Amino acid sequence: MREALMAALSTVNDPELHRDLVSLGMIERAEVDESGVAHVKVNLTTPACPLKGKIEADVTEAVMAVPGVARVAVTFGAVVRTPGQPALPGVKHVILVGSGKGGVGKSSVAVNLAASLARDGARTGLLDADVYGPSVAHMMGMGSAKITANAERKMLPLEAHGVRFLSMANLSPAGQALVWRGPMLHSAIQQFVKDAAWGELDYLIVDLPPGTGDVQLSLTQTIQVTGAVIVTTPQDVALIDAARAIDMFRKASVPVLGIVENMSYFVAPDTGLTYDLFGRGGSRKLGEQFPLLGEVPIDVELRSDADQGTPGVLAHPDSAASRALQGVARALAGQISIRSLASLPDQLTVV
Ligand SMILES: Nc1ncnc2c1ncn2[C@@H]1O[C@H](COP(=O)(O)OP(=O)(O)OP(=O)(O)O)[C@@H](O)[C@H]1O
Repeated sequence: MREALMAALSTVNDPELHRDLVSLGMIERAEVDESGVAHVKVNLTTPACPLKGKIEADVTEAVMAVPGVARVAVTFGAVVRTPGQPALPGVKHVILVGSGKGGVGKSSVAVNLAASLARDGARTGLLDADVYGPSVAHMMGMGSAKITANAERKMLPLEAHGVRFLSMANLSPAGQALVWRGPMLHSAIQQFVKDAAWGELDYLIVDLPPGTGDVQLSLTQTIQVTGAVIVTTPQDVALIDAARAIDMFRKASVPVLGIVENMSYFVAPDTGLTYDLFGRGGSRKLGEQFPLLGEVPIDVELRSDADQGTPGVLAHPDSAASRALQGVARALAGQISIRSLASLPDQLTVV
C-alpha cells in the first residue's frame, strides 16, 4: 500500500520548487489505517511556506485516487534546507536586510520579517547590525534590556515575540552614540555573529546600516550569507540608492533574494481613497531579475506598534501593511527554499 501511496505522491509537485514531493524527500509518513484513512505527513522546506494550502489540496486529490483510500489526513512539518554548509554552526540561513538610503523602513521590515517567520514556526534570530542607529531593540520592546553572557562567555541573545535578537543598543547606555571606526566595527560585528549563543536557527535576519559601507562588507566577508533583501521606497532617489546597494551585493557575490517596496501607497482611513505618495511600483524599474517580495503601504498603526515595542504583524495581523509584510516573509522563505534546492541532488532519500 505504501508503494501505491508513494506513487500517487510522486505525481504531486511542489508548486514553487517544480519538483515532486517524493524526490524532494518531503514525505515523512504515508500509510493507510484499518478504516481506510491515509495519513500523509509532508515536511515542507520552510514553516513559512506560502503554498501550504495548495500542497494539501493536491496531496488529498492524488491520494484519494488510490484504491482503498476513504479519506486523507494531511499533516505538515518543516525541515529548512541549506544550500551547502550552514552559515554558522546551528544557523541555517543568514539573510541581510539592506537599503541604499536611510529612513526607508529597513529596520521595520527586518523586525516584521523576523516576527512573521517566527509566528509561522521558524526558529528565527535578528541581529541589529545598524550600529549607528540601532532601533531593533526598541521596536522589539526591549530597549532597556542588557545583554548577558553564558558560562562559555558567549553573548546570550535577548528574546521577544518568539525572536532571539542582539542589538548594540543593549550594550551601550541609552542615548549614547557609537563613534567606532572600521576595524572596531568589524570586530564588534564578528563578535555579534560568531561569539553569540544563537542556538539552532532556521533564519538569522540581519538589519544592516543604510548605504554601502564597512559593516556591510565586514559581514559579507565574515560569514556565508544566503542572500540579501533590499528595502526601498518607490521614489526615484531611493531607487537610485537601492541600485547602488544591489551593485555592492553583486560585487561581494551576495545574491539579491528580492526587493521590498515600502511606503508604496496610503489608503486614507476616512475616505478609503488610495494615494501614491511617493509614486508606486517604481521598484519594478530596478530590473526584472529580482523578485518583488511585496508592496507595503504606509500605515500609522505599523509606526505606532513599532514605537510601542510590538511588531505590527503581531499587534495588528489583519491590517493591509501586516498582510503585505507576512507575504514578504513567506515569499522570502520561498526564495530561500528555491536557492537551497538548486544545489541539491536530483533524487533525495526519503526521510
Ligand atoms: N510602512 C510604513 N508605514 C508607516 N510608518 C513606517 C512604515 N515603514 C516604516 N515606518 C516608520 O518610518 C520610520 C523609519 O523606519 P525605520 O527605522 O524602519 O527605517 P530605516 O530605513 O531602518 O531607517 P534608518 O536608516 O534610520 O536605519 C519609523 O518611525 C517607522 O516606524
